[in-house]
Amino acid sequence: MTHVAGLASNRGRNLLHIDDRRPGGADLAVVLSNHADAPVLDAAEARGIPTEVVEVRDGESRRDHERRVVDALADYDVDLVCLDGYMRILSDVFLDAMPTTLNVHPSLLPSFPGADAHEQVLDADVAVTGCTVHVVTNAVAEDGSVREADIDAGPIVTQESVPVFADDDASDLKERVLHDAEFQAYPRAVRWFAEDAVDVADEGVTVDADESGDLPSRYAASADRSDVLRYGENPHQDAAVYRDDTCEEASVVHADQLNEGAKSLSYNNYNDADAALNLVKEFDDPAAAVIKHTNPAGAATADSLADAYADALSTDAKSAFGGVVALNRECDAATAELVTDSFKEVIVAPGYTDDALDAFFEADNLRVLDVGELDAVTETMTEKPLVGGRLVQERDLWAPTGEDLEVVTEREPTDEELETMLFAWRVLKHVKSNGILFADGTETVGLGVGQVSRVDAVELAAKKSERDADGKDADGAVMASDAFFPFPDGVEAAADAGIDAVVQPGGSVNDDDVIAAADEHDIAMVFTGHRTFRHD
Ligand SMILES: NCC(=O)N[C@@H]1O[C@H](COP(=O)([O-])[O-])[C@@H](O)[C@H]1O
Repeated sequence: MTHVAGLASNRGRNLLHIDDRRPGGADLAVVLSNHADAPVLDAAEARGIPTEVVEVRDGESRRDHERRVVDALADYDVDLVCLDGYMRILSDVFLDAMPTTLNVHPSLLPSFPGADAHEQVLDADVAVTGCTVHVVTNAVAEDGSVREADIDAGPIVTQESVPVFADDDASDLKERVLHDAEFQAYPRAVRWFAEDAVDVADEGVTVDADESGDLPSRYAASADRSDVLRYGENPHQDAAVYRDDTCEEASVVHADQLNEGAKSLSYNNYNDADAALNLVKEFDDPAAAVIKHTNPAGAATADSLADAYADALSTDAKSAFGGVVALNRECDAATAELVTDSFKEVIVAPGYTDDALDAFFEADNLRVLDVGELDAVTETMTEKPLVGGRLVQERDLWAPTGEDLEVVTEREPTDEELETMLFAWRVLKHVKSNGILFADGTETVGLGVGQVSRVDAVELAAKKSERDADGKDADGAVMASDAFFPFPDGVEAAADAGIDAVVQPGGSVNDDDVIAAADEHDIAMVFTGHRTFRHD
């Protein structure tokens, strides 16, 4: 356990934050101030943290004062000293007697050392500032005079940046730097010391496990607001869309909205259009998807884009009402005519013929997005913000080829069924779990999305195939499941619906029973060995 002595002249909010976070298990052994009325003392006492006050006496030299500070701390078990707005330049007397002493300075050193850092930042008109946690080194000459060049000049442990906005004043900067930079950097530095991950030498500070890469030990993100949205998921929520201009992949965030007079995209439009575009990027053949609430109402590939759209729509035209359409080819007039036949909110495609645009511009409230060429997928990571942090993972870019499919039943799938399985899996990747998809040829027949029970998802897909699909049904179709069947009931329900073949990851302790159920119904089943959950 690392025990910290915190020294502050005023509020000591970083020290209190470190006490809240206990980085690496570190705790505050004592808080010391050079001012008897410093608010940090009351705050520390209220938390049961011992306090000490060592005010500077009239005429007292810097080194004599420090000797008394060292004495006041002598009875505490201290491994690390953290300064927080401790407005005293320290000399060798303090620093040689104490363990490593850290300071947090409100600028990106070596720029803007000393007092009034925020004013210096504003005077210099820089666009980024931040904080620096550094090791404190002696800035006092033998004769007691301060060596200005040595103030805030010790080895840097870590830094954190924040933007400077045009209308900022010094107090805006102080608050932003404190909350967004210091509250991140200071606990990090203390944690590194608590975990014995830091090596402090004259040449500088080295930190173990301070790694770069796809999952770096420090996560930094930057984005520019590209639009303030009318509202968020619901009208009482404010919202904006931020743009990552380093992204090279076709995206709805960077898309051109071609009918400029039309309403701009809403939060939900962006979310659904992103889901729709990601789905059609799966396919080389002409592909169409209709998305509602980020789930496909239907998807298909075909020899022509118009056929693909018609096949996607006929899966569940009722649910597709007011949906978002994505295409993976330049949209032609035949496809545009079909799309404008029923109300859709957004169409996303890598370009449009003039005739197609003429048709779309006449449609009420349809937003037309041109995402440009659908080149390679370059964004390999994806993330989900959580309250208090974020989850980061590799994007699910895996899809099976024929060789990945392991036949586990007595009946082998036909070539047509195998082709359907490969199609179905690529659509299923974009379905919320528990996800079940019925497909025939290269078109969806029915989907069971976002169910908390897998067998319910099967029953929903069966019901949708029977009730909502137009000109197709589950009879003789293929079922794809995004995770293994824990029990045979899902396969039983699929057999009742008329399913002839199943693709699923496999891997359940009950696989033998599930395979036996498939054999009993002469269903051909294959395992992919991979799962394709999508939970949000
Ligand atoms: N050179 C050290 C320095 O400038 N530290 C700054 O003082 C603040 C605490 O002061 P406060 O307790 O008065 O808010 C800290 O947040 C840090 O930015």
